[in-house]
Amino acid sequence: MTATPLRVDGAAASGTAEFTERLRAVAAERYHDRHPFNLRMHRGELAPAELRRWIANRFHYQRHIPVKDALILAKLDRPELRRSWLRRIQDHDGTAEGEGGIERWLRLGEAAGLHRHELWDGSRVLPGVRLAVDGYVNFCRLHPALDAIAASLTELSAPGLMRTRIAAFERHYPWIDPDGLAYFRTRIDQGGRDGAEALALVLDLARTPEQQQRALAALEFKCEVLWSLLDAVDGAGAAGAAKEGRT
Ligand SMILES: O=C(O)c1cc(C(=O)O)c2c(n1)C(=O)C(=O)c1cc(C(=O)O)[nH]c1-2
Repeated sequence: MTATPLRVDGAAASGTAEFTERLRAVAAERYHDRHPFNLRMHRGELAPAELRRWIANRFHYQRHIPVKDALILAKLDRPELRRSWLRRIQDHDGTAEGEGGIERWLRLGEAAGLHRHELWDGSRVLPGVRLAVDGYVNFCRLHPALDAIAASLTELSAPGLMRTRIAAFERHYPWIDPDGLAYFRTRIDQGGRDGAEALALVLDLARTPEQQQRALAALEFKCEVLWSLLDAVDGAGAAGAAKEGRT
């Protein structure tokens, strides 16, 4: 399949302010910060086994983010666009062994008592999480660049959630070494920058009402991916915790 070339010429699309409002509204109102599992996490109600389950399953999402970003990268036909998107892959993979977001997530796991091989081997990944992550990667593989970039706009809401999460972990889950929270601290700035860059690109690419509708639908789909992931983690419930042999 040939990627549709991107056209970024700086001219304003029609109804930009209203379109921006609508994107921000979807990213805010359908975001997973409202999911019952996240609400329980923030209130300090998760048992250690539930928090470990979330960390192990979210690792499955994290390790696929650079894969989906590589698929997006291949759709970008201009050096400046590829340069900026390549930085996302480097943020997650690092530029040397022992660096980057994936490494920081592994350290989060260790701070919570999970060995890194338990994250890499995928043995704790729930079927619904596997499907949600596959859905996101394949969406970015098969759809045009506009849709795939618009799907990343959930990051407009991510920095606020990172702040809430850091505060909740420090307050309610002191058994997790605070050094393990470095992933979330780093994502406040990275997520803010990535969200702003992706928004500028989407505004530039979505010129027609049809394209704007596609972008909004892509963002809604992504909200559903994040929501489904948490549904699966939440649904594993107390029975799952017993099976995992940890409470
Ligand atoms: O912990 C979270 O709640 C959360 C949410 C999101 C998001 O909104 O998609 C991302 C991340 N974290 C994240 O760490 C991350 O690297 C990331 C990349 C992307 C993306 O779609 O390109 N979303 C997110």
